Amino acid sequence: MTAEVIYGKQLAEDLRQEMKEEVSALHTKDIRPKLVVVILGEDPASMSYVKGKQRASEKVGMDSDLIELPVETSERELLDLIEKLNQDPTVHGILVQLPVPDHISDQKIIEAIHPDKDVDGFHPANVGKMMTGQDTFFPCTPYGILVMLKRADITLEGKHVVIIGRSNLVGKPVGQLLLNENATVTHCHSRTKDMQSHTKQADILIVAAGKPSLISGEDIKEGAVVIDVGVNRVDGKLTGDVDFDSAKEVASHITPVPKGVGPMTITMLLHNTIKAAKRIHNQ
Ligand SMILES: NC(=O)C1=CN([C@@H]2O[C@H](COP(=O)(O)OP(=O)(O)OC[C@H]3O[C@@H](n4cnc5c(N)ncnc54)[C@H](OP(=O)(O)O)[C@@H]3O)[C@@H](O)[C@H]2O)C=CC1
Ligand SMILES: Nc1nc(=O)c2c([nH]1)NC[C@@H]1CN(c3ccc(C(=O)N[C@@H](CCC(=O)O)C(=O)O)cc3)C=[N+]21
Repeated sequence: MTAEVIYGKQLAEDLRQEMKEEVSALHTKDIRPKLVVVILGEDPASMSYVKGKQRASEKVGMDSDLIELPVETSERELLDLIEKLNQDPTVHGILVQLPVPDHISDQKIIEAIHPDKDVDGFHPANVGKMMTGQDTFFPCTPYGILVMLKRADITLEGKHVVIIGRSNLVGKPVGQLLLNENATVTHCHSRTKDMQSHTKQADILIVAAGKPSLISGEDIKEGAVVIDVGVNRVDGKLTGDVDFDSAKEVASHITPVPKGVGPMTITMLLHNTIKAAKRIHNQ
C-alpha cells in the first residue's frame, strides 16, 4: 500500500480563501479582526513561525501586530503589556510565543491573557470548557488536526487513536478533542514501556514528541492514518517525527512535514481570531 498524502497546506489555503470572504464581510460592519503576537528574543525557529503567521493574517485581510521584545524583558513588563492588550478594544486575539525565557513563568503568562482573547486556547478556563465538551477556543494544532481528519473523510467514532506525547500544548488537547468525537484514546510518553505494542494497535497514530524518526513503517499497523506533528530541524532541513518513506508504504493516509500540520495550526489561529472578533461584537 502507498499512503494518500494529506496536504494540510492545500486545505489551509482553501480555508483561508473562505476566511478572506468572512473578514471582508465583517469589515463592511466596521469589525476589523486583529491579532497581536508578542515574541521575546530572536530565536530563528520562533521568528520563522511568527513571520508565517503575519503573512497568513495579511493574506486573509486581517489586521495583525507583531511586538518584538528583548529577551531580558521582565515578567512584570510582559504582564503589564498583556493587561494593556486585554483592555484594548481594537485587539481581539493575543498570542505570546512559547516558550518564554526561563525567568518568566509560562503559566503566569497564559493565565494573564483574558480568556475571551486567548486564541491559543491555553487559558485554564478554555481548557476546562474543552474538557467538558463546551464550545470555546480550541488549541490551534489539535484543532487543525481534527479539521484535517474530518476533511479527509476519516471516521473518528470508535477508532483507536494512539498519541505519542502528553504536553499541555499538543498531546493532551488533541486527545481530548478526539475523545469528544467518540474515539478511544491512548497516550504514550517518555515513560511508556514497549511503545511499539501500543503504536501497532493504532487506527490513527498522532506523533507529537519532537524526536526525528521516532516512528517508522515497522511501528505502524497496515492501513493506519499517520499524523506527524513534529517539527525538527536536522542539518538545516525541516523534518517531522516520522520516517515518511517507510511509513507511507504501510499507512493508508499520512501527513508530510513540512506542508502538513504546521499550515493548519496557523489557519486555526486565524479562525480563532475571527471567532473572537465576532464574539466580542456579538455577531
Ligand atoms: N506543526 C505544528 O503546528 C506544531 C508542532 N509542534 C511540534 O510538535 C512536537 C511536540 O511539541 P510539544 O508537545 O510542545 O513538545 P514537548 O516537548 O512539550 O512534549 C513532547 C512529548 O513527547 C513525549 N516524548 C518525548 N520523547 C519521547 C520518546 N522517545 N518516546 C515517547 N514519548 C516521548 C514527552 O514525554 P514526557 O511527557 O514523559 O516528557 C512529551 O509528552 C515538537 O516537535 C514541536 O516542535 C508543536 C506545536 C505546533
Ligand atoms: N503561543 C504559541 N502558540 C503556538 O501555536 C506555538 C507557539 N507558541 N510556539 C511554537 C509552536 C510551533 N508552532 C508552529 C506553527 C506552524 C508551523 C508551520 O507552519 N510550519 C511549516 C513550515 C514553516 C517553515 O518552513 O519554517 C510547515 O510545517 O509546513 C510550525 C510550528 C506553533 N507554536
